[in-house]
Amino acid sequence: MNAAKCIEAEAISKRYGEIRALEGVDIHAAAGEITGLIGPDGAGKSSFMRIVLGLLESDGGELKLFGETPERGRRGGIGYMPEVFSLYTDLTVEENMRFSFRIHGGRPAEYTARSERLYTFNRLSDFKAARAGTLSGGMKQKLALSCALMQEPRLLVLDEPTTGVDPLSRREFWRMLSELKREGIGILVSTPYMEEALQCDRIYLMNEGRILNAGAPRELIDGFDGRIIEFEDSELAPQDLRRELAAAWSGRPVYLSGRSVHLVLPAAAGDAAADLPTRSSGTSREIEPDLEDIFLAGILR
Ligand SMILES: Nc1ncnc2c1ncn2[C@@H]1O[C@H](COP(=O)(O)OP(=O)(O)OP(=O)(O)O)[C@@H](O)[C@H]1O
Repeated sequence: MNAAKCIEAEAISKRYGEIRALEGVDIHAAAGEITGLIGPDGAGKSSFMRIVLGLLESDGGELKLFGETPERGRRGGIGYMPEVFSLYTDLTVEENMRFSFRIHGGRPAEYTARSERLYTFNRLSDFKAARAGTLSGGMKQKLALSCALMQEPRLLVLDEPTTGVDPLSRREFWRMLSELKREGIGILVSTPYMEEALQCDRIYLMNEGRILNAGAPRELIDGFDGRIIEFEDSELAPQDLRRELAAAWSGRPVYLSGRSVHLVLPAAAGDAAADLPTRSSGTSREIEPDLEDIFLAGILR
């Protein structure tokens, strides 16, 4: 069965003066799935989200939400967590929840049931009286997510919700997202973290306003058309090793990966690829690509 579509965006473009923020971007997101926009700063992720939200007009392309062309500027059924902290820091957790409920036109009689359900979900009930500004980064994000859920949206749009949040809280946040998707909510989320990208059902790898690649993370890894050789050197700094390899392999993608350097060879490079000459202080070995390789090889090719 085809999952219901939340977003069908075709050939979306957006310019800010000379800057092309989005160029011919096709992005689809379905109910009950996590769709990830993955890319560095400036890739165009926020611009796309703002177009979906009706906060920004595209210059071209076609957008459908829940199967229909939305009216200009008006969007119902979408919960949004912007990249910048969006809560009222001087208000308590409870006051923030109540405020979100009210501005989305919630009926007062329904508040208690809805907020109690969300407190069970976010485990913040012991902090109802705490000012939002005093919460930890991870708790603030859980509260912001809960506020976005107050209106019972069919689609959640989350702009880098876990940037700067500690790893444990990030894991907890993603656990909440998978619960929401099981309830049938569509989720569009952007992240610079590759381990989060792996938890999405479908991802769009974006760079400089374009989609480099799209698909299920596993599909993209399995379909990678190339071989990755990892180099390390006990005497050379990784940046110098990268420079040396880039000079030796001009035209091939060469990039840093932690303390190592990766070189991408064509899939048909043959077994010789694994016995590349290295300096006496260095080693090389062929490795399986991960999402970061898919992304960087895509940018540099
Ligand atoms: N209001 C604006 N005026 C001019 N340029 C803008 C504006 N908003 C975004 N841009 C530019 O458009 C491009 C895409 O930006 P966008 O914010 O959509 O990317 P992003 O992937 O969300 O990155 P970030 O995580 O930094 O927000 C960038 O080059 C950015 O500098």
